[in-house]
Amino acid sequence: MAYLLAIDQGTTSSRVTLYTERGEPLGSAGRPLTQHFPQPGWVEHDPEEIWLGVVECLREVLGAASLSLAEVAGIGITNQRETTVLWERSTGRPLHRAIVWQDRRTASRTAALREAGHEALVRKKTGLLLDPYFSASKLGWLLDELPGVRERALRGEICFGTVDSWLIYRLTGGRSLVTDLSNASRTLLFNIQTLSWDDELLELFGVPRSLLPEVLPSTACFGCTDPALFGAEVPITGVAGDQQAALFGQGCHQPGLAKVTYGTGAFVVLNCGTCSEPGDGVLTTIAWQLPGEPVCYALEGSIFIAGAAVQWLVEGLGLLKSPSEVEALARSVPDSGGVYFVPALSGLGTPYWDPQARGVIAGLTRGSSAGHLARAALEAIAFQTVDAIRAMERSSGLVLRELRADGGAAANNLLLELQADFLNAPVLRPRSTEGTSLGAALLAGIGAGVVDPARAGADWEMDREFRPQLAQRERERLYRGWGRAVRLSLGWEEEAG
Ligand SMILES: Nc1ncnc2c1ncn2[C@@H]1O[C@H](COP(=O)(O)OP(=O)(O)O)[C@@H](O)[C@H]1O
Ligand SMILES: O=P(O)(O)OC[C@H](O)CO
Repeated sequence: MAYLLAIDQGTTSSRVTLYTERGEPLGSAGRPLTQHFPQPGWVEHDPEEIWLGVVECLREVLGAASLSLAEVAGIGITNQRETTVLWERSTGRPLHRAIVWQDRRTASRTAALREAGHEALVRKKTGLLLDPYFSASKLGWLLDELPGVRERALRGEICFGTVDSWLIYRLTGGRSLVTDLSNASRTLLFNIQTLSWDDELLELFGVPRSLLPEVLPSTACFGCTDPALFGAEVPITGVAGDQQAALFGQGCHQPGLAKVTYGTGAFVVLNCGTCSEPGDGVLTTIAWQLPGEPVCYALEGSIFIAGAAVQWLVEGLGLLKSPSEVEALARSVPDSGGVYFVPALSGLGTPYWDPQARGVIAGLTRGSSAGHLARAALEAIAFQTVDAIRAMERSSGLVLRELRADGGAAANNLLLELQADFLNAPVLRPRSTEGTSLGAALLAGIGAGVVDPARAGADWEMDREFRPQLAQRERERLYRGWGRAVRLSLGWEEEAG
């Protein structure tokens, strides 16, 4: 039997899981990650905490299985995407906290580029939009705001990477500055047609080429672990951004298949095969590239706040002790009683792309209760997912026949019932809702030569199917109300300012 290790570095936690080459999980360990909010709209992580959490998880998982790293055939890495890390090449020391994908501090930078008429070029080359979500404007901010860093970058003393690159740099003892195609495709600096960093985009965002990692296909050798750290040189043989890894792990290997992952945000990704046409209001992104195959592209709907809306009920309002309690509270009422919660706490993504949008709770009456708000939070996750899917369907001409759902909040049956109702299509929950981690393990297995690419994903098994129950008129009435509430949230920050 061959062993594979998957590192899943997410927004709220880091997890490491040990798998067999058949994708069976043998054990896992996790560590939460501190969220720093230094100013309204800013979100940061400590790169050292990310690193230490991953190392602790690796040690814990191997220890529990009484395995040494040398017995592992390959390591897979999957990560929160776009989050931007800058570090010193010689020491590996971070120069600042990581600027997280949710961070809106660079909204004025991307707005200025849009007003200057650069959006069409950016869309054509990257498949993305001018939004602070992506790495480029965050990197520009760091280069401008940290004293002396731009000059040092020009001298080749500084490295930029998304979290995959950061972890690989540390795991390999500073020998590999690399990333994969899927993570590179989220930076706004990478041309998804030519598959290379793009000089015109680098100039637009003021980014020197000397900072950038080398970009490799999904199952390349990304480097080997530093024996001084772990006592063994084990290859890192699979890397993908977490949403692309989830698409792979969920067995969506054919064009037309789609998944949603409900974590901090929710991300709907539709396999588009070799079609790389830019979408309208949705993103075109690189899913993966397997050995001897062309690049596989995907359409994506990105929802910034999904499970985080529930987290806000816990931490912001103290309404619940933990997210797992939200289902019981939401089920304590038969419907949301006309209450809508638009959780635009970090602006809105697909299809609105409005960094100035802010959260709104609408439709309150004297009869409104905590149960109604809890239910409205779950409905909001489902409504946002419908918004994203309708935009993807308009863009691609495809109609989604079913949706596979995973991620932390997919444990919530009510959420998946609401999703099937609002989407008017079946929602399938797999036996393993850890599609992200499984996807990374399978990619690593392919790279290590212990998983047959044609078999990867063939073992996908369903746990439960949620079928739509809601009458068409009711669905349309509720969706109209959602549209009205969203309109209240749009541009809020601008008008308030
Ligand atoms: N039963 C639940 N119902 C709704 N949301 C939940 C539930 N359990 C966890 N969540 C939410 O899911 C998110 C964690 O999921 P996870 O997949 O670990 O996220 P990430 O990968 O973004 O760190 C949190 O935002 C949490 O609030
Ligand atoms: O860490 P997650 O699962 O919330 O995913 C974050 C996304 O990769 C951001 O694009």
